[in-house]
Amino acid sequence: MHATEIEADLTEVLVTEQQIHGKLAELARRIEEDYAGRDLLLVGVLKGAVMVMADLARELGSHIAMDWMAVSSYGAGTTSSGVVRILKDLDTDLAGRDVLIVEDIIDSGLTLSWLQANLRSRGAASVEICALLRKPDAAKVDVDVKYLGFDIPNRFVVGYGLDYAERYRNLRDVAILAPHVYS
Ligand SMILES: O=P(O)(O)OC[C@H]1O[C@H](OP(=O)(O)OP(=O)(O)O)[C@H](O)[C@@H]1O
Ligand code: HPA
Ligand SMILES: [Mg+2]
Repeated sequence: MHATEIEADLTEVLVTEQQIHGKLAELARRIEEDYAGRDLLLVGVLKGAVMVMADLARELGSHIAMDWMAVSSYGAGTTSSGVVRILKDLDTDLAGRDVLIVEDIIDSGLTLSWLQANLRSRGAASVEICALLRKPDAAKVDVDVKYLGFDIPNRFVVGYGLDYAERYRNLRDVAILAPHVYS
């Protein structure tokens, strides 16, 4: 079984697929209410946010548009370099738009604080953040997250979009990666 091959590299499941889907349904109800009658643009941050975006968007019963940005600050390691690079920019003009950035995780906060400021500078009407996970003990900068899934301990996690060296994104749960895999 492929699942077993991945599971051998994990120490502990932190958030199950079921918990994730339950939480995204809750957040979707709040988002529908908060943005009722508005023209919401979801901006997914490649590649980590692909699973959150796909599941959150399908929970929403209202019209939305989706666009994608690719930024990277981690490379192949387990700590942020602090330097955010745009690898792929949006196709959408943000002037006057209500934007919700969709992310998998707030770790140091460097990616999202940079991204929120960058998108605000493009003349959006609003730029809010939805993130599935946050590590409060890893924060280097404060990020004002409007829709948050779960606070988790300061451990390197994988799954549900989150990778280590591009692997484990396809794991359905969020789990702690066993240190023997990367040390
Ligand atoms: O709060 P921070 O410390 O900035 O970390 C969070 C960011 O790091 C990861 O992306 P990464 O740059 O690894 O790219 P990826 O999404 O393609 O995996 C993650 O998906 C977030 O975007
Ligand atoms: O804990 C993490 N795991 C995978 N990617 C990440 N990017 C920031 N933090 C993490
Ligand atoms: Mg990553």
